[in-house]
Amino acid sequence: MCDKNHNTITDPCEHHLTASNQYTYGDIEELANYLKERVSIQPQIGIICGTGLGAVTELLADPTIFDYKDIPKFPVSTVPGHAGRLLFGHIDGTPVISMQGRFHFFEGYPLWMCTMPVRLMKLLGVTTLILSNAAGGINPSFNVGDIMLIKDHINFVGFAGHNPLRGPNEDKFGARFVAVNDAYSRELLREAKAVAQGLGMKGVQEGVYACIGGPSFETVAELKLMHQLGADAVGMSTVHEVITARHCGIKCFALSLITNMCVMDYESDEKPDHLEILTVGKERENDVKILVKNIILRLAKIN
Ligand SMILES: O=P(O)(O)O[C@@H]1C[C@H](O)[C@@H](CO)O1
Ligand SMILES: Nc1nc2[nH]cnc2c(=O)[nH]1
Repeated sequence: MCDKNHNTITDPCEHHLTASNQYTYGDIEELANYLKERVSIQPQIGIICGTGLGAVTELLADPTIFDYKDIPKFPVSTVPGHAGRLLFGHIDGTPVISMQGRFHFFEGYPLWMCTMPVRLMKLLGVTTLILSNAAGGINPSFNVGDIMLIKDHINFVGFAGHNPLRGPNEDKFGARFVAVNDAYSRELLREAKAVAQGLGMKGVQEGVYACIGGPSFETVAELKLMHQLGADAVGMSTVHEVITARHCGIKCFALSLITNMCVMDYESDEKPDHLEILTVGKERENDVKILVKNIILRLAKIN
């Protein structure tokens, strides 16, 4: 920790620099202009694809694709199952931007860096964000392969003092304090449920997503605690993106693919495993794709 007694804004030290957001509004505006000069699509909907769920990007007709490594000041994806590409295109006529790969706290990125693309989406015109993730099932009535529509979250990373909005507030994006009791749009959740029902999709659940920092998975005691607190599934992402989106007024809908059931029994020899998580993602990505496509179709009809 920094023990220097100083003004962190006018005289920042290395420690405080990583604690506070280093992307100014102007930096993100520059980034937005860089992309606008290269692609004419003005996206209304943003999509962030979770681990192994990048196939949703196949929905984009004739996409313009940027590798993260080629975009100035953009972080790069380091997790298998996250391709590291930004795509612009249309899904049934709706202009969309999609991240095929997100940034996680456990990769070493500060949360303000993990969530910078959400602010970029805002400046590009996005009003609705659709997020997906791979998660472990805590609710004993869930099964591997279920899709959980997220109605709320428990932010364990936030409980530990890490928040993407920490540091001086960027007023041009939103107010200092942000309400998150309605973080997941009730309207979008209702529409998503109606879509899933209309498609006759099996194994669609609704629940509370708990976010930990990772990369270690959970102990049995931690999982029992989360269960008692009302968590239905646990993962390592999404929540900080949603907080950043709500701060700048973007509506959010999120879903978890239950890629494994959490091991809540000391006698069990099972363990969560990233490769298995990727396999379940592959098996169910088509259903996630169909669900997302139909939600976007429905939104286009009602908006
Ligand atoms: O990006 P998501 O939240 O889908 O990634 C989850 C959490 C870990 O990164 C990884 C564990 O396998 O999947
Ligand atoms: N934290 C966490 N993240 C996951 N992502 C996919 N499965 C899991 C899990 O069991 N725990």
